[in-house]
Amino acid sequence: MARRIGSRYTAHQILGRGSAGTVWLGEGPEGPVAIKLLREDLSSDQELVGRFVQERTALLGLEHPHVVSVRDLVVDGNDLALVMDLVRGTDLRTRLDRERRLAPEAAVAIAADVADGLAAAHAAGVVHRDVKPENVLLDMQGPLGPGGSHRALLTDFGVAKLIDTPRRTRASKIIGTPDYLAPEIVEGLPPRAAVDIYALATVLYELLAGFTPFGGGHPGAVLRRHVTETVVPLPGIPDELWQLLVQCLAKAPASRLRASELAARLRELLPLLAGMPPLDVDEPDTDQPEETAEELSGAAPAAGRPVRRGAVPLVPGAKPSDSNRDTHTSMRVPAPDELAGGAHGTARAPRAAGAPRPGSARNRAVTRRRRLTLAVAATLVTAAAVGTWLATTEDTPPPPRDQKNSAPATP
Ligand SMILES: Nc1ncnc2c1ncn2[C@@H]1O[C@H](COP(=O)(O)OP(=O)(O)OP(=O)(O)O)[C@@H](O)[C@H]1O
Repeated sequence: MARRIGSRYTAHQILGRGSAGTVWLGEGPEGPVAIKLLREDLSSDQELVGRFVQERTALLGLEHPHVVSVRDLVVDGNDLALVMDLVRGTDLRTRLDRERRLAPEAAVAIAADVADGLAAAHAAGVVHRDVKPENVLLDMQGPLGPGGSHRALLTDFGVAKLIDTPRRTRASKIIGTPDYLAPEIVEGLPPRAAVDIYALATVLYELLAGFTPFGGGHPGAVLRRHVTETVVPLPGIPDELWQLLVQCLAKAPASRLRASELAARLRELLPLLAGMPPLDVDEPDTDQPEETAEELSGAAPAAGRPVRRGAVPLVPGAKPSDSNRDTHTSMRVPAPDELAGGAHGTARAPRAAGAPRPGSARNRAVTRRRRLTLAVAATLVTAAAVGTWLATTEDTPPPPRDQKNSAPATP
């Protein structure tokens, strides 16, 4: 059923749902558009309203073939809507869920497109801060690129920030998606362009492997791995590509490539990767029951339900039917001692397909130590996630310790 959005747009048909609203195929004065409509029951949520406005602001004047442009922001009664370029296709998460992992040529072509989009955003002074497969759209109506890949466009600048925003203090809260968070964010440093490079390298690793390098288990454990662990090589990956990934997953932001350089280096690799099949990598041993959020919170995971590991809902009380894919989190920056994971890594080590699983019998002392660390992280994360769902407080001094988890969010 058609629905008017403001005086200029009509929404015709639902394209998809996110945790904060619905994206419609619509029509405007200049032709077809995508209209992202904030859920009515959330229109009084200042944080989410702020995200919509932020997305419009961040993208003002940014036109690029690899960025989804925002055309308009409509406020009409209870309706708040972002009008965007329509991308006829799907998002990268959906493709990855379907194919599990991509051929290196297609993965690298997609990553190069996103790097180009990031280069434009960074040149405009904007850091995206939430690069992940959900926020990459694939244009399936345009011509095919290398490896049969569709043009990729970066979207959802809802938590983007101006790079040069003055900051008086270190960040006291984290916003983003645990699997893709750069170590400097976990350590409380202000997000610069290099955080997007780290996130994009994580996405590329995921496209190649089928899983992220530091994901798995409770969000607190994921954050700690970003800071303390090194990425484990993927069997069969060409060395040139691996070196590029390692450089962009460097713990030190200054060691990572800039977006334009990354795009160029990725494109240089395409001929080398032409025709190469997806890597033959088995999902690493995920037998880490002591690390799951469900166990730490005492709740059993629903049988058969695929859980995006490390995910917590963005919108308090969001039902799975709203979106089972929301993966943002917001929590207090852990203190350095809370991040110390000990000498025993928990990063999931990929194995060549068919290789025997590493010994799953664990040293009990190590397990006990990890349980303790994770219990601390779980307490912090649960308390923080309940109190603050969408907060960035780079510009405000951290509140006293006993108020941190209930501090109002600052846009
Ligand atoms: N510009 C667009 N053109 C076409 N489809 C779009 C566009 N933007 C979003 N979509 C589709 O709408 C769906 C919902 O998008 P939305 O950005 O609201 O949610 P999300 O990013 O999946 O989740 P969240 O908002 O919780 O992070 C996505 O599956 C996406 O494929």
